[in-house]
Amino acid sequence: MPSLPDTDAARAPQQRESAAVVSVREVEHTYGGKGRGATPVTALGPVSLEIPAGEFLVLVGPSGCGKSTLLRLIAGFERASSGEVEVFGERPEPGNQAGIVFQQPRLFPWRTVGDNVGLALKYAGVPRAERAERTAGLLERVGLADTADRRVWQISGGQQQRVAIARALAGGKRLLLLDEPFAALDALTRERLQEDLRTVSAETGTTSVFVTHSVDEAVFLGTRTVVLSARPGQVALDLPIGLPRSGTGPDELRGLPEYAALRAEIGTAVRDAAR
Ligand SMILES: Nc1ncnc2c1ncn2[C@@H]1O[C@H](COP(=O)(O)OP(=O)(O)OP(=O)(O)O)[C@@H](O)[C@H]1O
Repeated sequence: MPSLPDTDAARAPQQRESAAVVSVREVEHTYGGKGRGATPVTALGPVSLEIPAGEFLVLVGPSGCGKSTLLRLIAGFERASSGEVEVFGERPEPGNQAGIVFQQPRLFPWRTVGDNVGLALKYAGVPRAERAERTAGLLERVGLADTADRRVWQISGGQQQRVAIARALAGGKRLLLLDEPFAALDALTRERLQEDLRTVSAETGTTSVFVTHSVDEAVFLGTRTVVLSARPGQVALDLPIGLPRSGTGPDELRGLPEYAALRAEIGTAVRDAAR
């Protein structure tokens, strides 16, 4: 096999593969305090985290410990008060590096499901001629084949959240940030979406950061769980989740002794963090 020329261009892809997708270094964040009378709230830190490509990192911790703040810093919605956040080696800018899914789907309710996904493809620069096929493929991936022509207000909350995930995937970003995306759903719908997200993430290998209050969700979805302590959140536990990513059904997975052990360990860490 001919050897590759030893140039920066030839080395770059390999270097990108090995570099962390998200680097959080000694980050602290304080809200407010600049205006007269405002009391500053130190929400986070100091926190340091490296998230490699393909990781599905779940952030858990007591209410108000700074989980959403950390996600917003990674998304570029906020700038850290101190320390450094890098995503793919750059300062994060909203919409540039990551697809984002919020607790509420935030779709255009009067438009069709297909339009909502198609618009994301348009903004991602996908030519018009390819959009219908790509939309159909994305909707199929999230379990919504044949719904492209329905209006958003005509589908259920769970289906709307599936559209939001399809829309986030449509951007073609290699990083997905999800802030309690299933919190507003009923238990059964939530379980189904967890299963499908787990499958989609294993298939696409998209790096993900997922915020939740649910210890079970952390074990089920994650390849790694980070527990933050009470505000200002710091890393209280950083635990790899070495469960099989494919070939094991959800019930079988939840029945594994390792599953119960991980749940117990993370549950204890969250309870300790809340004290
Ligand atoms: N824009 C803001 N201005 C002032 N304080 C804020 C702002 N956003 C969040 N905070 C405060 O920062 C702290 C951390 O909030 P954050 O939403 O990051 O926590 P969280 O862990 O995601 O909470 P929850 O689990 O309840 O959603 C909280 O005390 C919150 O009230």
